[in-house]
Amino acid sequence: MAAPVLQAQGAARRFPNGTQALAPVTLDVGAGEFVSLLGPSGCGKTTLLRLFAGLDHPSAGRIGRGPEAGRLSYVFQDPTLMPWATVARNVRLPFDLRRGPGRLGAAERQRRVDAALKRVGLGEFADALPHELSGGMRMRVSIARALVTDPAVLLMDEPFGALDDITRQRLDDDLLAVARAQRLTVVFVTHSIFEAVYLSSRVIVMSPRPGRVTADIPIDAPVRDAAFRVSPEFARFAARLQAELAEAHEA
Ligand SMILES: Nc1ncnc2c1ncn2[C@@H]1O[C@H](COP(=O)(O)OP(=O)(O)OP(=O)(O)O)[C@@H](O)[C@H]1O
Repeated sequence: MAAPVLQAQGAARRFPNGTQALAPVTLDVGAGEFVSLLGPSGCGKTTLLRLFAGLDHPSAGRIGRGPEAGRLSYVFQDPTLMPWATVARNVRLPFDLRRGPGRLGAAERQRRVDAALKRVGLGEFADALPHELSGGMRMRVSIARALVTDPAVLLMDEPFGALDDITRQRLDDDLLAVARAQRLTVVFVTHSIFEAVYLSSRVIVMSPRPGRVTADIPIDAPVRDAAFRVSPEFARFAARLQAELAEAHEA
């Protein structure tokens, strides 16, 4: 088997105030997987994602990253856009922050911004300001900003939690299409059993804080579409995750 893209080897996190957010977690994420971290509020999902991203460091154990993880983008829970800047300018931000050799020319940057906006369905909104957009559109801008640097790995922290179901489902579909087209490796944090089943090739169930991995469940379903959402197969996966979550809660 190919080396994992991301690896947690007994990685734990205790914060300086004494909070043990994450118990030792051991987990490999392979290339092209769509892995969801599912667990109750406060169980350390964000903490684990930040460890994978290198935004934080484990207090015990280690985090491993394959070469693909050199091209990694992180999508936060809130879109975190600059309110005074146009959509295009917000999406261009990663380029503006990147100085020195290897910096792309202006024309190439523009081409990539346009392509990223088109990919998330916002080709017509390059000149709009964030306050002129709906919540779902703002989240699309945030995703375009993550895609503009052509990542191999996308880490997403409950990106659609604040959206209504219809918008959320549409974004789920668009995310799956992008992930497939660009062969992304995705780690996705969610509270939602249904979202986890719909999106994932594998779901990691976590216990309440301090978070541990209590189940690792492959979602073997080749087609993800509206029919899948209402299929008996979908219901079976959801029931399985529900039972695992309940068990993790009691353990
Ligand atoms: N910097 C910090 N210092 C101290 N405690 C922290 C810090 N960051 C997070 N925590 C605590 O660690 C625990 C895990 O937090 P984390 O954000 O990883 O949970 P989560 O599973 O992502 O929760 P949610 O689903 O609600 O976003 C929580 O109890 C939180 O209060």
